[in-house]
Formats: sequence, C-alpha cells, structure tokens
Amino acid sequence: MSKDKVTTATVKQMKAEGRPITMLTAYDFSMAKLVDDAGIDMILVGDSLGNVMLGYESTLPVTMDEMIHHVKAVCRGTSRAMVVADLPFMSYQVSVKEALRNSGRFLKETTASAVKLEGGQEVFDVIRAVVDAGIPVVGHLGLTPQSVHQMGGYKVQGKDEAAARKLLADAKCVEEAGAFCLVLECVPAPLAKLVTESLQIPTIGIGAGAQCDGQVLVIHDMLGLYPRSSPKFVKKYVNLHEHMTAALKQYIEEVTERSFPGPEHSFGMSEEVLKKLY
Ligand SMILES: Nc1nc(=O)c2c([nH]1)NC[C@@H]1CN(c3ccc(C(=O)N[C@@H](CCC(=O)O)C(=O)O)cc3)CN21
Ligand SMILES: CC(C)C(=O)C(=O)O
Ligand SMILES: [Mg+2]
Repeated sequence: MSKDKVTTATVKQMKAEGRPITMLTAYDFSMAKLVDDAGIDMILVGDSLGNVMLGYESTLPVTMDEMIHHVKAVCRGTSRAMVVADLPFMSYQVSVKEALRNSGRFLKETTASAVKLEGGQEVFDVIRAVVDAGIPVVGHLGLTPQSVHQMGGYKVQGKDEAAARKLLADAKCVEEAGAFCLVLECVPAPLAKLVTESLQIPTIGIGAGAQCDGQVLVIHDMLGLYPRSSPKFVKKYVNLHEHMTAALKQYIEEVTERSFPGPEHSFGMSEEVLKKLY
C-alpha cells in the first residue's frame, strides 16, 4: 500500500484536525481516475449506479455481481483515494453470514478497502461481525434509499422529536458497532450538526448541511450528467449535459457535411503503391 493512500486512520485524523473529508461516487475506470487525480479523499462505488449507470428507477434491483463489476473498474483507476463499496439491497439483510460473505467478496475480488451499508440499531450485529472480520464499515442513516418503500418516498428524515431522537440513537449504535465513518443523507442541518458533535467517528453529509465532517455527492449529479431531476441538495458545478450535447451535434454535422475527418485525422500511403492498385 502506497504511503499517501487514504485509510481509516487518515479519515479519523482528518476529523480530529477539523479538516473536511471529500467524497464522490464513481462507477468506472475513467471517472475514478478523474476523481482520484483531482485529489478526492474517498470514492464511493454507490448502489446509485443502479440509477445513473443502469437506468433502474431505484437502487433495489442492483446485484452483488453488478457492484463487483463496477468496483473492479473503479479500483483500476484509483491510486490515492480510499475506495468504499456499497452493499446492495438484500446482500446484508438476510443474515450476518450473508453480510460477511458479501463484504468479503468486495475485499477479495476487488481492491476496495471498505464497505458501506444502510441502517442503525437493526444492523448492529451485521456491522459488528463485518468489522470483527477486519473489514472497515461505513454506516448510512437518514434517507436510506434501499428502504424507499418503507419511507414512502425520498423524504427528509428526522424532522420531529421522536424521529430525531431515533436517528441520534441509531448513529450511536453504528459507532458502537464499530463503523469508522457515517453517511447522513437528507437530514435537517441542525440535527446533522448534533449527530456530528455526538460521535467520535466522522460524518459525511449529503443533504445534511455544512457541519458534517465531510460531504458526498453522486458524480453525475454534480457534473450535470444525470438526465432525471435532481434532489435539492445537489449543486451542479458544471452542466456537462449541455457541453456533451453540443459536441455530439457538432460531430453529426461535420460527418454529414464531410468536414470530419480532416487530413490531420487520416492516414496516407505512397503514390507508387497506390498507382499499382488502380
Ligand atoms: N443520481 C442520484 N443521486 C442521488 O443522490 C441518489 C441516487 N441517484 N439514487 C439513490 C439515492 C436516491 N436519492 C434521493 C432521491 C431523491 C431525493 C429527493 O427528491 N428529495 C427531496 C426531499 C423532499 C422533502 O422531504 O422535503 C428533495 O426535494 O430534495 C433525495 C434523495 C439519493 N440517491
Ligand atoms: C448517495 C450515496 C451516499 C449512496 O449511497 C450511493 O451513491 O449509492
Ligand atoms: Mg447507496
């Protein structure tokens, strides 16, 4: 392992020093290389690949085999960032044994160094067992997309007193179980701040305000590459959809009018050889 590689120790150190942790998703080699070269700390191969890469309506259909396919590609493009593999729906809910088997697959079949899973008190035993097997775990609370049907849609979580208390208790559970880091998704900013102050482990927010120890976004959302509507928490740093459409239209036009390829994109041969062919 190279000496500047981001590890669980790096992330812990960053919280201690008050340095924000940066995380983005990536799902393939080229995007991972772009993100890693830019200097991101953590790359999440999210099950959101079901939406942005595979066109599913939710993350629920994503399989372990689909995840592994993408995690492998991301690892090949990453040298410094820590790669975190998202455990897909039903890969860790059935039993602790299955959770161990599937977490183990990520670390054996790819070079990812941590796994992520959704839930609080109900996944305490799972987190504990995976951590005990030597696999670092990232928790995920608040809006947990794998429970979309139970939540009745993608909604901000922890708004009333009971829900807020439950989220705080779940966060402490996730830490107690041994997770080294916790994603907070769609949580009121003041509650995310309270959770962040209440935990030793760093929190990584997405729609959880500025007081988390780090931030994560889906890369397609922040680059303006996702054609479906984006949640309120997304900031589009660039509208790549527009830039790419312009490039594609120019290509179509130039091929149609035969201005592409030009001489600089073409290969010649000697007149002498050519003459013999005619
Ligand atoms: N491209 C993409 N980006 C994501 O952030 C993302 C995925 N896909 N797929 C998996 C989940 C689904 N996520 C979502 C999807 C929708 C909302 C959303 O529409 N939220 C409302 C909140 C409304 C409210 O309760 O006030 C919003 O307006 O932001 C939030 C998170 C986050 N994840
Ligand atoms: C949005 C992040 C936290 C995630 O779980 C994913 O990309 O799947
Ligand atoms: Mg996910």
